[in-house]
Amino acid sequence: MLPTVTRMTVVPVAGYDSFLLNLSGGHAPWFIRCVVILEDSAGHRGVGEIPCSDGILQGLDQCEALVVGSSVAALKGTLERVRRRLAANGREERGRQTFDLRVAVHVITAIESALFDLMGQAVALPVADLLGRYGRQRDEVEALGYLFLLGDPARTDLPYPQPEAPRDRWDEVRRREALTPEAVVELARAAHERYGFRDFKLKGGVLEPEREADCIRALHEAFPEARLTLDPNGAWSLEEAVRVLTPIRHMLSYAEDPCGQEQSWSGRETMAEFRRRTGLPTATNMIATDFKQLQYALQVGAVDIPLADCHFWTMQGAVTVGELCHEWGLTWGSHSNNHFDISLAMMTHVAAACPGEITAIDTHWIWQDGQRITREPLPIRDGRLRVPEVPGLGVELDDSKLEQAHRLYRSLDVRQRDDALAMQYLIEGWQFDPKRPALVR
Ligand SMILES: O=C([O-])C(=O)C[C@H](O)[C@@H](O)C(=O)[O-]
Ligand SMILES: [Mg+2]
Repeated sequence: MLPTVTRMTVVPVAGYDSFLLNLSGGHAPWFIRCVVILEDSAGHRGVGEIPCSDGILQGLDQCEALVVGSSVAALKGTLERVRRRLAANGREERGRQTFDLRVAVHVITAIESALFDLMGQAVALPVADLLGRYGRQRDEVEALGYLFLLGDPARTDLPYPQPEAPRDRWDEVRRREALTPEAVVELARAAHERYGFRDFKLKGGVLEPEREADCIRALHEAFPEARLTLDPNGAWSLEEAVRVLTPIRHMLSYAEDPCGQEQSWSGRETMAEFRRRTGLPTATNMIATDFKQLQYALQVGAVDIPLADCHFWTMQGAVTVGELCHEWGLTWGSHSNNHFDISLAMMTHVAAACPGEITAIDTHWIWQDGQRITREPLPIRDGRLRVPEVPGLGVELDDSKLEQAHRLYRSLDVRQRDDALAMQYLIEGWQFDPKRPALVR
């Protein structure tokens, strides 16, 4: 008989972050996450990590009684009860920020990850081998170098991390201002030296669109072989997106959310039009974030690459998207937010279970690297993550690091990601506008 879940613990945690700029504003010096730990009657611990908010903490609380006492073998039934319980809270919206504001999908994923971790340990198989119709499809997962324009921390009195005893160039450049093509190339070179990335993504929606295109030109010159993409999170109008990206079309492997909702046009419609007019493949983590939206996105021809981040698609949902992509001639990819090393393992297992050609996955880990909560985070070498061969997720919690991250969370009084806060130091009275790049005011 397989074990039963004996205990569920929810640990909100925080870590430090650089002054990363995006359409939502500038990252605060910290980011918050939520770790779910399930213990079972065999003495195993299973873990999951998701974004943190008051809503998510309440959602997890509502589900505890459905999880504790359940059989690990019955994980699908447990997740279905969790889904129904959360659905009773009512309809949720992703919102127009760069990050997803829904609660239920995240809560389900945290519990799902911890249950799959326990299941893997019970049957002595890695999670990747248990996911989807086919199980493990690869032993290594390609990751891209996720670059950001950076604000100057010295213009704030906020506790942004300083490059103390830098190990290499990456430790230096990731903590200071980067607003020019030269600075972006420096970031790419330093990240390449440490992690060996072959592909890069630049987060846009910050400067005038033409200036961001110049950053891509500089990256292309420095890394002519790299697959490049630029992601303004739908900030640009359709006309702007076509005008700015057409001349650099040959440098991009795809365009990520180049435009979005605009006047009476939906984001799926403008993206479809963009794709027809430029011939560029499109990727999204904004306009196809559930199966219904994906269906309509495909009907109008808006998307080639759904970025199915397991944190808001669920792990099984993200793999289902990967299977559909394989059958329907699309390409699967994954979005990310700031995260610790449990999420890095979750995303790696999910990507490993998606069949066919997939594109390099996003990860923010390079901005967090050095702040682990597991004993041995999966390393990124030669641009790749090795998929664990050991049972479960293949990560072991480091209790003292977890406690440290929890103490930081408790000291902050931050209940939800807020990128407007740090922007006040750059532009007084700054407010989020989904159609205006963050520094264009
Ligand atoms: O691909 C994306 O849209 C993201 O990674 C969304 C994130 O919220 C990103 O904008 C960030 O971390 O600021
Ligand atoms: Mg994106």
